[in-house]
Amino acid sequence: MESDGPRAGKDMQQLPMLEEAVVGIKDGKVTYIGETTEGIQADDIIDCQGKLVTPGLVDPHTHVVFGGSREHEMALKQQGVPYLEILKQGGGILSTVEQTRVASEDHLFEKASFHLDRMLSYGVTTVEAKSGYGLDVETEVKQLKVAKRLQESHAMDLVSTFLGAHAIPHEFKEDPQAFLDEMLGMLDLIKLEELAEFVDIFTETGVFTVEQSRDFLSKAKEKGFGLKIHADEIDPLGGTELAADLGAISADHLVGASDEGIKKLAQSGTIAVLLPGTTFYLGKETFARARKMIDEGVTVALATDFNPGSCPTENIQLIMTFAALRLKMTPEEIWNAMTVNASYAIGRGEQAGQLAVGRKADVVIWDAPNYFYLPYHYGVNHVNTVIKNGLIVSKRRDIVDT
Ligand SMILES: O=C(O)CC1=NCN=C1
Ligand SMILES: [Zn+2]
Repeated sequence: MESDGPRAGKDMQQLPMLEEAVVGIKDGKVTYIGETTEGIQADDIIDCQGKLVTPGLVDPHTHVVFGGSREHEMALKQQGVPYLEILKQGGGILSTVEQTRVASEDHLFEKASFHLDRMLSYGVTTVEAKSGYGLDVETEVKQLKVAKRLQESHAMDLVSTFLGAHAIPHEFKEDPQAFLDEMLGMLDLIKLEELAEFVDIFTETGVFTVEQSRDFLSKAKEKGFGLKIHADEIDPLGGTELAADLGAISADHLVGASDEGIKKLAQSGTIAVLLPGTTFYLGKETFARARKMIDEGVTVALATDFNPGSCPTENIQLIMTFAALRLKMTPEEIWNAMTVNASYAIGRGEQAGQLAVGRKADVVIWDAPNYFYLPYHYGVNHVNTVIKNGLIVSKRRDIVDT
């Protein structure tokens, strides 16, 4: 799977592959891809007969660093209490904020490390990690430092995003702009200490308006950050158009994206990161219009949106099934959306998302006969072996001999 850039629109149907292939790995890099072992010397050989071998998956939208959990909200969801109503009542994101503020940096590190281990075991080798559960300088920095420590110590490759503008904390309820100014005041520190490459904002009813978002992201752009937006997730405010207007690297969710917004994404090259697991978990019937986006020439990526409230799952393989059945994406489009397009959505197009000579050996061997199989056989983990930087980091856990 090799590409000289993100795959947009109809190009997403391209999926170069080899049958009966051989992949050579040395010193963390892919050194050979061919159809014969003639003349090949190797210390270790893994027999992949009947198996599928792909690049490591890229999850370009997660909130993986957080304290606590929100299973107690499940009952409210079952009673039909909307997500934004739970937030308005001081729950939702603000509940996780309370739990994250009181958690130590080390506890957040251990907890996120556990989630990253699980993501690796599902075949993910690069992950975007957002802050946004601090909503005060101290805790936002704490979250970002955890992500930085994980990037330095965990097998997983992380890309960090500052999402200080995730919700309005209780203490600023009367003055959202003062809160946004406080978050903007962090950007110089974040840049200086290299705590994040991207800045994101939750543009949503009851959170931040399009105009507040435009101002916030424009200032972040002036300081050299890449931009992302949680756009049109629940109410169609027009965050999609804003993302395109600002030249954001990605616009995420897009359930309510308008025809105009979709056209603008195709023109600006802003990548549409779709999160069908969240739409499923929020109990919505209407999913993002992936088919229209692809037909209009938009570059589409997929992600879990792993977070404790609206999508508490690390299982990116399940997202493949949602993408097939509810977004109506083809297997070829899904695989591009989870590898090459996902890598470009977080600025790692040159480092991740492809299986090609000279690239980092992030490779997954799947217990699957072909690439159609993963979206089809759902809810289980098909990973046989995950190779990260040329080293085996996860193997299928066989039944333990009793
Ligand atoms: O609810 C959460 O914790 C994560 C989220 N942010 C925006 N939508 C969902
Ligand atoms: Zn999110």
